[in-house]
Amino acid sequence: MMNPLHSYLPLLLSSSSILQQGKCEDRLDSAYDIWLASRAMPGSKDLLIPGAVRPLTIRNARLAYRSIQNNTFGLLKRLYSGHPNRTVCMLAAQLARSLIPAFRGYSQALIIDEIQLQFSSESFNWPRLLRLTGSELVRRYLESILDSYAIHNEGIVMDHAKFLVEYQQLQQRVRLDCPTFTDPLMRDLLHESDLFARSFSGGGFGSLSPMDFLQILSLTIEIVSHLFLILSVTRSYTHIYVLLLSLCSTFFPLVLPQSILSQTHIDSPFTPREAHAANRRERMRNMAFSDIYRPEVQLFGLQEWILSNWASAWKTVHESEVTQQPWQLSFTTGIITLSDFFRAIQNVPFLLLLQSSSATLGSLSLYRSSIHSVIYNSRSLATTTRMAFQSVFLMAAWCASTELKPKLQPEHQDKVRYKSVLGGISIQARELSYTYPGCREPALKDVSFTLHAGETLAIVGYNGSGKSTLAKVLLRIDDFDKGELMVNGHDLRLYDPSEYHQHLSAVLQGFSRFNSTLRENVGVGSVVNMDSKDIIENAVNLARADGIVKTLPQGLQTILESPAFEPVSYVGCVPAASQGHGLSMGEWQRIAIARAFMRATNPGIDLLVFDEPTSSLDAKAQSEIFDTIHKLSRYPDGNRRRTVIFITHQLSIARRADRIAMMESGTISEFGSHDQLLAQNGSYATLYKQSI
Ligand SMILES: Nc1ncnc2c1ncn2[C@@H]1O[C@H](COP(=O)(O)OP(=O)(O)OP(=O)(O)O)[C@@H](O)[C@H]1O
Repeated sequence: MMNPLHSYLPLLLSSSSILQQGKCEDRLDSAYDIWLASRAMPGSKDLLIPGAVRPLTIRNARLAYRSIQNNTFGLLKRLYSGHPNRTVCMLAAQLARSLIPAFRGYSQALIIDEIQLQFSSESFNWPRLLRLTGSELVRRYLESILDSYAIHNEGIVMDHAKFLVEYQQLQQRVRLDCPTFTDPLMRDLLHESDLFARSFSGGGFGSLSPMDFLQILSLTIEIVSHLFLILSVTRSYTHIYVLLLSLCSTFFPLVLPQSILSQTHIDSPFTPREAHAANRRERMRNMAFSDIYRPEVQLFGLQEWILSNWASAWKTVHESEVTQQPWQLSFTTGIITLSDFFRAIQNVPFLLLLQSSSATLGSLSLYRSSIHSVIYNSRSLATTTRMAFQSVFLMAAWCASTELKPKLQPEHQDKVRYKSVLGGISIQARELSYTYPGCREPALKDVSFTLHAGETLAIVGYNGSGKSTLAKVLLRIDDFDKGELMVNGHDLRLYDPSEYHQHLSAVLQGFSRFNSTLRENVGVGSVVNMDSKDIIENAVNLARADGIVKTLPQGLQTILESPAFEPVSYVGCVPAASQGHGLSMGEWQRIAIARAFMRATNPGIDLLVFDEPTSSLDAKAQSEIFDTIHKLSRYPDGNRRRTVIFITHQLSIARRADRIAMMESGTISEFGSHDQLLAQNGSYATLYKQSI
């Protein structure tokens, strides 16, 4: 079985080797290939940090061209397909508007010439003057109608495109699984894809969007139309040469080597070291601002530590500016001075024209305003082109991210339908091993055990021995690297995770505390029953959380305050957290248990997993919860109905289970019933004796 996502990783090597061997970038076809290749740092094995500006090199220009060919047009088509007619109108209006300034200049020149002529001849033709002024006013009125229609139409088209982008971004976030997010390369891809989405929606920096391409086109048309006007009043080629010189000076700084220009980009980290420092700077800022950290910041006197760390990280990020060589500074300053000089000599043709006896006031004013428009628009064109160049690669990241397949998803042809077996789920693990990405030591090592349908397994052991990791692997939240895991007689990897999850309920160790009502916090356990007050109340009662509901001001409808939620303050809007009601850790635990029970009462649930569900509860409450778990695992006649796995440090509770797995250093060192393990007199027996 070949997962396309796994196949992306060697692509880094294959892409760079293609480029190193001097082979053509044209061979890179997929959005992912192009995106990855654009991140290669010249002369280094490192990749550019996510979000870094791509240098304007020939290789990157070819990659951008490839990306436009393969992805950008498809993306534009998708985004604007909601309003095809309005999109055509938007394009037409944009192009028409780009011709308007030239017309305006021409029309005004006609009026000036007419006034000059009438003044010099001293015969005033009022009807003609009024006609010219009237047509100018009508033209302006039509212009404003076209403008307001274009803005209104563009708003509708862009709102739809923004909705699609934001929706797809959310869709992608909820669709992808945990292992995909832990893959560093995938994280970078998603980060750049988010940058595109944010800037497209107008919530981020700048305005990278497919509209930049349209902007480039309309700026070009505007420049060409002004050049046409300039040529019509220009008398010699000298004027044109001087004008071309001025234009070159506008574009010159853009094609300078990145190494010179990047020295001035002090706020966009470029090297991995700067990126690391920028990260640290953000973490320190977060510690200073976050309400969650405030008590410990005060208690442990972290104020100075935060400030000095932030300051040193800030200096590292800005180091490149300090380390700038004097020759680089003088070179950059020289370029700017030269640029200004070239821009200044754009006045030479104007002076030449002024001296020419045939020049009219209208042509002079037309010439001057057109020259200004050409220079101004050329600068805008240069900036927009640079932005569009970068956005091509962010769009490639976006396109690649929409094609990402969750890592745990099996190939369609390999998929096996999940079938329930009598009594619950049967599990057979053979030599399972798993190492977290970026870690040297495996969290699971050769884990083997068999659990029959309907049995209860308690996983016990020391901190860090791999209990929670094993639970996440069994729940198909995390993957494993080696070994075999059979569930109901089939390889777990062949089940569609979403189908498999429909048969499980769990309380994870780091369960979620949603910044939402208590009702929703419980109801998410079974969304289809979210509207049923009876089912929610039943789950709350089973988890003995009814006492909490009674103390809350709005009962089930009380919004709970979640420490993970950082409210965004909008103007005129009360921050959401201030509406929340805080709960103790034990109370939150009961809510999480109620959520799991809400799901567990569904008939299709075959496996219940609880990772230290009662660690914050008192002894009586713990016993009551485990009584309920036991009840849920049986039919009313006492026959086994569901398999239960729970992780606990309370060995008095663990002894209730049919089987106990003692975990040490990532592996199951002892497996059997409580009595069998006591008789073995091994690690479990020692731990048990210590606990009583
Ligand atoms: N997301 C992660 N990334 C990297 N390493 C991790 C991650 N989660 C856990 N580990 C490491 O894996 C090992 C097993 O962790 P695990 O959480 O499974 O232990 P545990 O037995 O449940 O511990 P505890 O009893 O403290 O809850 C530990 O060494 C831990 O540091």
